[in-house]
Amino acid sequence: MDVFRQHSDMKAEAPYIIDDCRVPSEWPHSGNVEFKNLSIKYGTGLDYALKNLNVAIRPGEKIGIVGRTGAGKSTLAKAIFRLLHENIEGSIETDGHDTATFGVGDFCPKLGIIPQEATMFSGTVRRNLDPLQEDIKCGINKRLSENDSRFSSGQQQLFSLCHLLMRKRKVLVLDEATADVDLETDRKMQELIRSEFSNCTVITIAHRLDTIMKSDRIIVMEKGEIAEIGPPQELIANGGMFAELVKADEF
Ligand SMILES: Nc1ncnc2c1ncn2[C@@H]1O[C@H](COP(=O)(O)OP(=O)(O)OP(=O)(O)O)[C@@H](O)[C@H]1O
Repeated sequence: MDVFRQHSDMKAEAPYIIDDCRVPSEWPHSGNVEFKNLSIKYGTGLDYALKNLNVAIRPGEKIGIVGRTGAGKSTLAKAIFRLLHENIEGSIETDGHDTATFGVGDFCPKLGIIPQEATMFSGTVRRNLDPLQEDIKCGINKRLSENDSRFSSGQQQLFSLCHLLMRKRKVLVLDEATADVDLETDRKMQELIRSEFSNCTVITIAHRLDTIMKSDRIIVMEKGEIAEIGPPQELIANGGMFAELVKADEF
């Protein structure tokens, strides 16, 4: 069972496959991601976790997302993969297709993610690098036991990066993907991501500002809304929230 089917079997999941709306084989071809009037609640009667987001991310753009705890950063990542699909208004269009029209089992494997908590499957290292059995020639068959305690969470995040490197996707979401590695490893991972995914759209949710300082644009989230958006140096020069975050981080 792959990771997307595991999610789709959870209660009230989005359809896994929609027979009359299958994902085109070359999708996504450019990596344009557009949030249009996107608002999300976790339940009827709750406050909006995201409020009326409107932003077009260009093909190949590197976007850093920052904000205080509860600002809506992870909700945005979940929305891209439609792990939330109820109480949603507006849409997310990737290369011209509203992803809500596709089954999650169809479109999620076409995007790449390093989640906050990377998962190791039982079996082999090879299975962890190629869970969808796309016949990647990694040549590693070392056996792992369930939740293998020999791998730290940082090492599991490195596995996720290797997995992405071996099956490149046009759109990647890194949700605090380097949170559990040291600063030096984080820098190396960011360099690798910039060089290996230079033609891919990369949306990075960061808990360290250092991780996203070389992004093309930064989105600062606050209470579910976009408070600021622009190149990092421009935001610093403007002296707003991002500048305050950088100052507090003692850059
Ligand atoms: N499962 C949930 N049920 C109800 N509300 C939730 C749930 N998950 C998040 N929220 C709420 O949605 C809002 C946005 O949360 P989200 O986790 O997206 O923020 P975040 O910026 O990623 O925070 P953090 O940096 O702490 O991970 C918050 O008000 C949060 O309390």
